[in-house]
Amino acid sequence: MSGFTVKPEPVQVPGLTHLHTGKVRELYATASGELVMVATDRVSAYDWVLPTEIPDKGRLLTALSLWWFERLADLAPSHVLSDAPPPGAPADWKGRTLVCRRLDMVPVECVARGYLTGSGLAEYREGGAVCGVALPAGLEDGSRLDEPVFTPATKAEVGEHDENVSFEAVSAQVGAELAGELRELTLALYGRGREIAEERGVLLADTKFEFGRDAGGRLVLADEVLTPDSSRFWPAEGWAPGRPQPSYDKQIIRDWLTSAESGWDRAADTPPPPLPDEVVERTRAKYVEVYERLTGTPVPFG
Ligand SMILES: CCOC(=O)Cn1cc(-c2ncnc(N)c2C#N)cn1
Repeated sequence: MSGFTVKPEPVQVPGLTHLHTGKVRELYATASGELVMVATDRVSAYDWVLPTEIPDKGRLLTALSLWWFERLADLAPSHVLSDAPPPGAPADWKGRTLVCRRLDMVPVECVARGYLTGSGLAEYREGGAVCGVALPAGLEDGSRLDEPVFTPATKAEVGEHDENVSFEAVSAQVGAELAGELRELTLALYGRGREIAEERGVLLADTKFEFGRDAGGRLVLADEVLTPDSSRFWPAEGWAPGRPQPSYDKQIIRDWLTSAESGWDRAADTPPPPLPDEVVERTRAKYVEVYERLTGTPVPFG
């Protein structure tokens, strides 16, 4: 089992209909049919949503996503209509709420990988390929790929892993033309993100985009983009293929959870314990650090 230690009770807001509780976000609908995506301060690790929140995580990742949407706009329009919480929303939704166009979502997790790690590495070790794309022999954990690879996945339920699928399977599911568009756009968006991140000393190992189609059938960038929840960001100075790379935002939590101090046994499939204040504070500082290093600006709130 994994997922939530305690399933959160969503905030009810007059005029909004609660649609979905994700691991770290809540989705609502307005009476006029727009979507309201609220990023919480929840954090997940090892497929568990932890019982301890990271203060300001929701606002930091929302601000970062908006920053990226602006820098990707020439490649793909986004679903964002406004960052102003709807009337009647709780005051603490400010800065972590996006009002979005409702799209006809494409049921594919569009992942691009520029480095080999995680499920991609596991698949490569099994058969020398990822999502049916053969890779050179001798690659290690953290190896940079000669060319970024489109490695789509099907969306899993909370607590489950997305399942990597081949381009052919995506083509069979959504049609060859759209599959080709998804691959081309995903790789272009990844290339842009990687280029901007590397200028700032941050490696974008991989990322996941979600797309929908608007009433005119145009592909629109949805969900969040290029945040530490949808991507793996590594500090360039710490990169060394052949071992797990230090994750910008999750490493502190992972290291504590797997330390004797936590008393948690990941293999026992029991919920992880609350995080110590020091781990929370250091993790918050990492989210601030990745925001400020990528955007070059101080966090947009006190
Ligand atoms: C609670 C977090 O989970 C999600 O937001 C996943 N999800 C997104 C949609 C969606 N549906 C129509 N239009 C959109 N613009 C979007 C977006 N983004 C549905 N689920």
